[in-house]
Amino acid sequence: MASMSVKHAIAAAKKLRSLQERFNPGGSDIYPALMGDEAITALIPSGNPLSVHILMFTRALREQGTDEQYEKFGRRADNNEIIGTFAQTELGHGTYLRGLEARADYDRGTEEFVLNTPKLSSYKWWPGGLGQTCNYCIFVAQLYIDNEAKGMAMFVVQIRDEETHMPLPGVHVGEIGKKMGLNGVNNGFLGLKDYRVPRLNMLMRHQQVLPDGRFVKSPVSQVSYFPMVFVRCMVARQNSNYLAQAATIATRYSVIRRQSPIEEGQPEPKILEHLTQQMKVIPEIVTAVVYRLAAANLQNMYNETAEAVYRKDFSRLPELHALACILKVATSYDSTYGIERLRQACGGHGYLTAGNLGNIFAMAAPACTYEGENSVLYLQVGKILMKNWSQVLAGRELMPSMAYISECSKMTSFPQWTGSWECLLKAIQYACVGSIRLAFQSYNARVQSAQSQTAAVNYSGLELTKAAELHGRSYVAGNFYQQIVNSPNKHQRSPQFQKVLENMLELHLIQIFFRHLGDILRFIRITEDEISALQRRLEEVLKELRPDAVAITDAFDFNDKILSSALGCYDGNVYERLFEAALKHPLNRKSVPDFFEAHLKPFMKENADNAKKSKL
Ligand SMILES: CCCCCCCC/C=C/CCCCCCCCCCCCC/C=C/C(=O)SCCNC(=O)CCNC(=O)[C@H](O)C(C)(C)COP(=O)(O)OP(=O)(O)OC[C@H]1O[C@@H](n2cnc3c(N)ncnc32)[C@H](O)[C@@H]1OP(=O)(O)O
Ligand SMILES: Cc1cc2nc3c(=O)[nH]c(=O)nc-3n(C[C@H](O)[C@H](O)[C@H](O)COP(=O)(O)OP(=O)(O)OC[C@H]3O[C@@H](n4cnc5c(N)ncnc54)[C@H](O)[C@@H]3O)c2cc1C
Repeated sequence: MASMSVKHAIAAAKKLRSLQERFNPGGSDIYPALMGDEAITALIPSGNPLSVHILMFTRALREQGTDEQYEKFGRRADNNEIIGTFAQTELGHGTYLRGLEARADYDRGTEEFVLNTPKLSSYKWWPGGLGQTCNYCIFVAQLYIDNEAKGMAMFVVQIRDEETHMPLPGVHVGEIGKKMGLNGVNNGFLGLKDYRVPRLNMLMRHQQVLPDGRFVKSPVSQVSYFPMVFVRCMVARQNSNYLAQAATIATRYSVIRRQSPIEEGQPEPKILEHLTQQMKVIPEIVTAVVYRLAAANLQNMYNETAEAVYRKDFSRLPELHALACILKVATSYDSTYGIERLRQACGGHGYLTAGNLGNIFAMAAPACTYEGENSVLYLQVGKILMKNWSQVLAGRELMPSMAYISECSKMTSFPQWTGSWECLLKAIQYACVGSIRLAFQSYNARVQSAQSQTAAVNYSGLELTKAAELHGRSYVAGNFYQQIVNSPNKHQRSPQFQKVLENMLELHLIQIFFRHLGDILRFIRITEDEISALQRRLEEVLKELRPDAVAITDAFDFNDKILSSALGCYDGNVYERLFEAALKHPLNRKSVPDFFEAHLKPFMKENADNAKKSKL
């Protein structure tokens, strides 16, 4: 599987390189080159052993290294002459970066760093491609000068000989073992013992160690976290993609499969005619669209911030960090939940490997963990919301994506309930701000009672997480509303297309309203009739969107090879493809399986003999 994945990945790398040259001549930002080409990763069902090379290794060299270091290492990496990974996580630490144990001691006598993973728990563990594919890595370690800790730093480390691929002296490297998915990625482990690299192998765009050992601190230490921010942005796009794939499969299957008459005596309908099936499938189609649009917005913001950081303007980093966290969490949680819901909507056949929904789930699910475990990132955002609420109390302006918090904070009560889109969106935002205010009261009381900030964050963690989740909902729903209602290109859309988009907006807002009804009722009075009216509208908009479900998923434009699903094939010949896949199973090569003579027959015979004996 590993070699097949590498073969596919190299083919994809070549395609990617040509896309880069076409879309972005001379540049190296893969994002424009990937427009519509995320499918590259989908073509490698067991995961891409080179994706960390592309997404993190090359970018870290470009964004964290000096121009000279880019010339020495980055250009070769961009050209895939060397293949690297991003080795940060350790067997003993992943989240708490300040607890990483790998160390780099500066030797001013030789102007080298001595790299060590001092204990088993210090071994790098998880980096994609590290096990067998990569010959280089970005090695993240705690920097020590004269045994004084200076914080995290990144080092370009060659781990295998470029000709023989043999691990170099002082390097202990290998594969960490089977996972629940992505088994073509060869996530690996890496131990280093007194491994020396030249001073200029430390990436020094933002912080430097001078030949005599003097340390020049980074103006903004968090800029060393920037490689993770990029992948969080990509995760938002990629996981919306996985959800769109699963929604396409389940929608197509739901208009092929017939089951259970709705009216007595009537023929069995397509299962998508059942209202409960519509409620399982159609909201996931809309969620995929909603997150695709939000991820595109975030990517634009990433590109702008990356350019600013290149100019040493770090002002937009905090907002990008907050949004990258919130979208990476919301998209990975909702896509994982949605893909499983879509699998269940396909009955037993959804559980067949030939349906590919299990593999799509296994590809999407780890995004809840890598690039920052989701609950930890929610706490990050909760902390940022606390800081911003202090700004609100001080009457200061907030970052654009949090402007609604200031507006809602000035409302003494929620206006008369109308049930309009604006009302629904405002209700979600108002509930979010109410949650922030309550979280702040708890958090601040703890800080005032002399708890440390980290302890106050921990003990207020449930309220911080809730506030962060509602902030994510507010941002995503607000972005979708703007794109549908206020987009500058709205007049270019046909009325029919605009109506479909507005139906999708209606469904998204009502669905989020019902998902957070408890949070909303805590701060807004809504009558039972007003809630029942929304229930009717939910049923109505599902019915309205039903005729468009196939067209919307066809517009995702996944070909059969990418979906790789007997349930979601474009021609709809589901049963023929399921049967074709079944007949290919190795167990069907012989009429009598080998285990019959070896195990089953003796077992049955022994039971029969025992039965006879017991009768005598
Ligand atoms: C060649 C092949 C080609 C093939 C084809 C192409 C393939 C590629 C392309 C594919 C197609 C499309 C794309 C698809 C792919 C997309 C997804 C697939 C990716 C798969 C690969 C996954 C690889 C996974 C890699 C990893 O997991 S790397 C390791 C990740 N680890 C983490 O994220 C660690 C999490 N922990 C932390 O981030 C931190 O410890 C923390 C929890 C944030 C705590 O930080 P800390 O400094 O300790 O303390 P704080 O007080 O919380 O923060 C201090 C301060 O800093 C601010 N802060 C924190 N983080 C950031 C940040 N990132 N940016 C900016 N600011 C930050 C924080 O707010 C605080 O600020 P204040 O002081 O102001 O409060
Ligand atoms: C498929 C995959 C690919 C990966 N690729 C890479 C890679 O290429 N490079 C790389 O460096 N890493 C990679 N990783 C590692 C990944 O970044 C870590 O798994 C992730 O950062 C979480 O760290 P951990 O696994 O050590 O969990 P821990 O940090 O031990 O956290 C375990 C659990 O403890 C809880 N927890 C931890 N901290 C807190 C907190 N502050 N507050 C509340 N609860 C907390 C959370 O519930 C968390 O799930 C990959 C992981 C996976 C699954």
